Amino acid sequence: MLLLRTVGFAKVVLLPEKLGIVLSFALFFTAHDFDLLSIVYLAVNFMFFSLNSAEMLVNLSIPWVIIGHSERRALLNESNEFVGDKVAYALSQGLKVIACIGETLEERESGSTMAVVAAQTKAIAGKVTNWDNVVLAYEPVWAIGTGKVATPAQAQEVHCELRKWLHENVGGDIAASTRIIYGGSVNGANCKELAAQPDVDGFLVGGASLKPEFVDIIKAATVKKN
Ligand SMILES: O=C(CO)COP(=O)(O)O
Repeated sequence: MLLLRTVGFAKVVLLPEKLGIVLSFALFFTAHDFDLLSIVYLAVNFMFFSLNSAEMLVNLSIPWVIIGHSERRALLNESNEFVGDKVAYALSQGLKVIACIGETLEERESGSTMAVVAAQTKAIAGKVTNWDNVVLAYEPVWAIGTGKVATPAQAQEVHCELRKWLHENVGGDIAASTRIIYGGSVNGANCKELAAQPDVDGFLVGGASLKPEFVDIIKAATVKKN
């Protein structure tokens, strides 16, 4: 996560992937006559050493980190417990965490959505010391990068249950103040209806963040105020 901007009505966190982070720094350095070839070499090195170290993010003044993304859970076998441990460590280093949870299509079709996201949330909640620094991102795996967005009703149902879970297991104040955002094929066309749901507090946007419609998605933050 490189940048946090508050644009009056919305907080916008930009989260370039690793090479994007390096190239963002490259843009900065080239403006100061830094040698671009060195930057490319630096980029390769950064990829090799990985930018996932909490300490490196802190050193680079990068305040936010995504933990528990379904790609890492699936491809790197990150368990709920491991995700919880990473959340604890990131928080202990002073980072702010966007913690992802979400069910696969099979889990949804078998009716276990809530059990799955509750177990994922429990593993995270057990390790959180300061909820001010945590955002929960509900990202149904079947909706990520597929163009198959959850309906507003589906998103609201899970967000509402998650808030209830927080209320019962963590506390009423935390349940009320914790931001629960939705991710999975959010775009300029569907963002307003999703943002209007009472328990949807924002979005984690992938593909559409690279397009002009990202501006419309940011503006959807005003939907509930109007
Ligand atoms: O999780 C996401 C990005 O990591 C969401 O991606 P999309 O908005 O492209 O579905």
